[in-house]
Amino acid sequence: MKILIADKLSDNAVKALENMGASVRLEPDAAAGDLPQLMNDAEILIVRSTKVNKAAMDAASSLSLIIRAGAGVNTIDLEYASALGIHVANCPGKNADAVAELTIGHMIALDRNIVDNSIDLRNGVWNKKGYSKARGLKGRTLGILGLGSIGTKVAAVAQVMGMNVQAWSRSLTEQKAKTMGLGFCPTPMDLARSSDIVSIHLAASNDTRHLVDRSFLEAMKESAFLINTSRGEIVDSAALMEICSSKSLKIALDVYEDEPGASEKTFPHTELAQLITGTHHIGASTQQAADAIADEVVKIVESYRSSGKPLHPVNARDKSTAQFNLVVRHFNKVGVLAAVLDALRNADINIEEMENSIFSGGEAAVCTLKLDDRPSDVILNEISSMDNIIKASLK
Ligand SMILES: NC(=O)C1=CN([C@@H]2O[C@H](COP(=O)(O)OP(=O)(O)OC[C@H]3O[C@@H](n4cnc5c(N)ncnc54)[C@H](O)[C@@H]3O)[C@@H](O)[C@H]2O)C=CC1
Ligand SMILES: O=C(O)C(=O)COP(=O)(O)O
Repeated sequence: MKILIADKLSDNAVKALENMGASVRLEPDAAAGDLPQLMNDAEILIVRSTKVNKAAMDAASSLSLIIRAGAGVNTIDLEYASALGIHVANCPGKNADAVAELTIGHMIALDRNIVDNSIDLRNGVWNKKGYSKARGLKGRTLGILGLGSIGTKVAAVAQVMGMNVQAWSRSLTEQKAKTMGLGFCPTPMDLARSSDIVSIHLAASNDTRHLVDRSFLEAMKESAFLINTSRGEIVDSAALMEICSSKSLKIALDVYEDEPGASEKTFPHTELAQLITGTHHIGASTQQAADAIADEVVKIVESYRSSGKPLHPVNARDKSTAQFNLVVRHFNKVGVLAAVLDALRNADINIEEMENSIFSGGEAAVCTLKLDDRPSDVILNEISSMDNIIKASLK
């Protein structure tokens, strides 16, 4: 098993993978453009934010699994991976505590002007009077966009801090929000209008790109806070910069549209940086999160090695469209299933999924095949009467 790790992963995870017998190549400083040269005969690629595009996959004929050592998979061309039959898996929820911690940190930093306080001190300025004007977070309304692993954790901490927490999330219902002690916003715009602080925790996709657009920003309360630790693409940063000239929003960002890769050294959006409190996409960068992610990566590789299916697949089809389940009970002999497949091929019936389980003792087995068309009684009889078949039936 050959593994390429094209980002920083903990030494313990590397050791655990090597102990499994894998040959591991470490390229912690690789950029997206380096991947085609590095792939060689790697079967598994492990990345953090390094982009995995068509060129990388085209250069890797042995590649069968890409593991995102993190949560967001918008950096991987999922459509192309699916078209080439390459599994993509991630580590859901494993860095959520770290991102929630940074989000709460940004919220407090905005409220108390911690960054400006500190800059003034470094410049020899003492301004106790000027900085003694925080509103405080207790009793304020926090609106969370996206109640996944991170959004849920941010909500829980904010509730403990005495904030009123409300949320919009695509599958959130009023009832579910009530059970969680949260206010329910039927639309993102409702949330924009009624929140003192908006915190974004959505996955990036075509649906969520620029979900926080000019009209959302215009709808936000005067002097509201906006915090984005999810993905830069969710906020229209051009609209954000414009709105800052007419409205006194306070903004904290960890992620940016077109942000530099981890190995790059220049931040191009300096104009935006003047208007915000910013961190360098470090939401997941705590030792606790790195350890939890590394453990999960090892589990994903183990699951893939032992069953051929990775834990946490993100590009498997949700549900097979095949409507016909053919159940074949048979004796556990060489060539039995090959004959069944031949019969189905001759009838022009496609098999979409197939699973064979052996009974204790190893004498008999049952194979379930999901088919895209109904086999006729003639074919069922033909299969049932084959050597070493006990019975074939449709379920
Ligand atoms: N700053 C950082 O270092 C980190 C950033 N992230 C970002 O935060 C995002 C959220 O992370 P988790 O909460 O762990 O993920 P999650 O998968 O638990 O939650 C994702 C949320 O996005 C929503 N969502 C997904 N697709 C959507 C769509 N098409 N339309 C509307 N809503 C949609 C889901 O309903 C859910 O509320 C990640 O996708 C990632 O981009 C995650 C970890 C670290
Ligand atoms: O897990 C995620 O989605 C992240 O954004 C974390 O990014 P990173 O692995 O720290 O480059």
